[in-house]
Amino acid sequence: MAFPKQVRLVEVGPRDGLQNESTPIATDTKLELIDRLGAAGIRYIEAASFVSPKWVPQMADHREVMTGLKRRDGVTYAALTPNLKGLEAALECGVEEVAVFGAASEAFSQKNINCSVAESLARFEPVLERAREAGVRVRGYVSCVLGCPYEGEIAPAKVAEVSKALHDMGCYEVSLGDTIGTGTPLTAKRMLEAVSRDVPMEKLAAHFHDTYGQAIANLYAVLEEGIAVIDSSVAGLGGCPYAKGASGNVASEDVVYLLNGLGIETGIDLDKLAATGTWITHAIGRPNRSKVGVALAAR
Ligand SMILES: CC(C)(COP(=O)([O-])OP(=O)([O-])OC[C@H]1O[C@@H](n2cnc3c(N)ncnc32)[C@H](O)[C@@H]1OP(=O)([O-])[O-])[C@@H](O)C(=O)NCCC(=O)NCCSC(=O)C[C@@](C)(O)CC(=O)[O-]
Repeated sequence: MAFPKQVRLVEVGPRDGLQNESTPIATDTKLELIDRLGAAGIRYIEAASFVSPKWVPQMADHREVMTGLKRRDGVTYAALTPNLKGLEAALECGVEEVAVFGAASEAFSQKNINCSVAESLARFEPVLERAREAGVRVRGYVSCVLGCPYEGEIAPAKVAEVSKALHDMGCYEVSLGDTIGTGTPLTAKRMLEAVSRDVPMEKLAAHFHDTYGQAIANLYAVLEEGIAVIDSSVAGLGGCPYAKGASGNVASEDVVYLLNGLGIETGIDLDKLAATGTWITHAIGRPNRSKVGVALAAR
């Protein structure tokens, strides 16, 4: 299969990247990060998460973030909404797109959102219904598609089942999360083969963490299969509060460098993106986990 001509990057740094930080990060720093990402040409930014502040304290300023944004034309600013309470709050803040998040692992679902996979899907139905009424598109996430911190291996058939359920209930796109980064190109391809039998490839996105250093290789593998939407996080920020040891998402700078090398268009200014990665890692006192970002900063 040929590579796609264009790839859409979904920048999850302000949400997935920051949600796990234990030291509070100023809302202004989050807003500046989001603005810099937009200025670098990113067209889709997951800006906040309307979850319980008791569960994820770092996202407690979701209202301030969503209402404080300097919205740029052509940029979508999205938020996670696990239930109706989160959705209603996000709608009050003028959100234009939201995401629900489920898992292919029962144990992870319990730890992450305090319910079974079946209960989570039932909980998402009214979220989809209300979002449809409000004219807001809903993305769906499936966590643990290539392994679970509690259950180990996850069957591709289970990933396909949950992905299909999200697609059938109206999620316009399903993002496949290798939450703990244990996948390899072969397992990533096998999982995608199974899922794409039930959900069209153009409705799928890859959301790979780089814990085992496999994310770029895995992305190359799924690009070959036809994936054209990639989630990433500037400077490779992140980790998951409910997946111990999980490191960040694949770094956005590394993904853009890969795509540039393949002649795939993204519309993103790599130098500006790398400068954003340097800035945010200094601002929050974290190492820059983007190899490309570090290399460009050293030139
Ligand atoms: C889903 C719940 C809320 C269920 O949590 P629960 O305790 O079962 O919910 P509840 O309905 O019983 O409510 C308990 C309390 O939470 C409040 N509450 C209830 N809902 C909300 C809301 N939306 N916003 C704010 N507050 C809320 C509610 O009002 C109540 O407050 P209290 O009466 O105790 O003061 C909880 O488990 C939760 O917030 N979990 C968050 C998990 C999370 O954010 N995880 C990280 C994101 S997922 C991820 O990173 C993976 C992904 C997407 O990136 C892909 C990948 O890499 O795999």
